[in-house]
Amino acid sequence: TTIVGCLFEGGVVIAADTRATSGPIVADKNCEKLHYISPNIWCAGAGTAADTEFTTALISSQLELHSLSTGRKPRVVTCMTLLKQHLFRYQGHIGAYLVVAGVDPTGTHLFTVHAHGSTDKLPYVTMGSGSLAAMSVFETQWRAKMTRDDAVKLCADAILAGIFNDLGSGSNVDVAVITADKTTLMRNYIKPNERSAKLRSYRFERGTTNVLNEKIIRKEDLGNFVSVEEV
Ligand SMILES: CCOc1ccc(-c2cc(C(=O)Nc3ccc(S(=O)(=O)NC(C)=O)cc3)c3ccccc3n2)cc1
Repeated sequence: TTIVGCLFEGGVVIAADTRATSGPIVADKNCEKLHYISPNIWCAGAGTAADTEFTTALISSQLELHSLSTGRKPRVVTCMTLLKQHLFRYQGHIGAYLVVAGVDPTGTHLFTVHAHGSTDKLPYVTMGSGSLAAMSVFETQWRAKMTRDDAVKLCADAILAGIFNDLGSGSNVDVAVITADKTTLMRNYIKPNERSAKLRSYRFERGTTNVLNEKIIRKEDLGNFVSVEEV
């Protein structure tokens, strides 16, 4: 997995690859790693898919209740704090590595939350097995006062670095852009690994393989076998 986040003038961008693995096997070629928390807060998740999904859904629910209780819009720092306290309580056994991003009345914020409960607040972040490839892009191309389009391009390039240099990452690039007035989710923003049409039709006509022998066993001939449930 490769997930990133980057602040820009007026908002924040998060992005992710879409490969889900089970050991060396690609289990899903187009999974979703950007999770809704609230209208103004989204979260990118790396680690165990069920843990990132359920942890973000749980904190999204808790944050909505908190917002209803306070009568105020949810804050990114509150989301981060709820996540870190939950993950710390489970001492790293919940495999969720999260990039938390959003805009609230106090401004635009970007955090990382690790499975053990440690957090960082930074202008750009990467996590997952492709985090080093992605960070190489940020360390060479990030600059202050970027525009929305600059930040989207930089995040997409960082995810592409993970897709093409980390075997744990692959397939497509998902992007979410969060500003004060709206969140734009761009699912499959870039699809760099689409399969081209097959050069030939590999459909084999019936009879291509000779049937060497055939044995037909009729149901009535099975009478002398007693099924297990009757024993
Ligand atoms: C006592 C434990 O101490 C720890 C300290 C630090 C980290 C840690 C982990 C990460 C990280 O993102 N690891 C990570 C790798 C693969 C996937 S994955 O989803 O691609 N694959 C699997 C199998 O989970 C997820 C997360 C990380 C990333 C960026 C910068 C710093 C980082 N630090 C982990 C444990």
